[in-house]
Amino acid sequence: MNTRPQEFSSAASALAADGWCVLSNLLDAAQTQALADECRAMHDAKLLLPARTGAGRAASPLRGDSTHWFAGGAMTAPQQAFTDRVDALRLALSRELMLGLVDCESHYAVYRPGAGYARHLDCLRGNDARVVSAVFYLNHGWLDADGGALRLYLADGSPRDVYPHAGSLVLFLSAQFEHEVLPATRDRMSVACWMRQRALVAHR
Ligand SMILES: O=C(O)CCC(=O)C(=O)O
Ligand SMILES: [Fe+2]
Repeated sequence: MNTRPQEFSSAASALAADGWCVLSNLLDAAQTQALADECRAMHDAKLLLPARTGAGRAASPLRGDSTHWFAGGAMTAPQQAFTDRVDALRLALSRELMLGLVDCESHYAVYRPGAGYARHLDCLRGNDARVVSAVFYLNHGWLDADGGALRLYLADGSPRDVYPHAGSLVLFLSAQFEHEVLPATRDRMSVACWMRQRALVAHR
């Protein structure tokens, strides 16, 4: 069952109060599985490329994932289903929190065993477009012992770990939360997404 509007409202309240929250049921189980199957197949077909960071777009020692950006106008059915739901959520958050979120950008990410992403902020240098970070996880049967937590650092410096269970969506304010991805013992798949405002410098 897809998330109902009141769940979007509770997500908005949680974001306003705490700056982050976890939402379940953005998509139903079949839609989540379709994304997981497609991500796995594209990864096996070597269509995901080593991720880059920073203005120089150099291959980064900070992160070990491979990614594939969803392309507007050329999305597959699973990607379109995800994008439609995330857009509905973006509009609800934008309205309730008066954020002026004009669009989203999303990519698949696969972290192989042992790969992580060092502590960072999602705002790109010189660009304040990213307002809300959203990560939707695609991993069935994930156990805490598999590792791979997203570790968020709260304002007081204390960590909060979110495990990448299939169907969970974590939301947090991009400019406020440093975070890292801890290495896992199995492949870790997700769709990472950023809800954006109009920025002074426009580049991704
Ligand atoms: O996969 C995650 O839990 C977070 C990924 C992340 O921090 C990023 O892509 O910027
Ligand atoms: Fe991040």
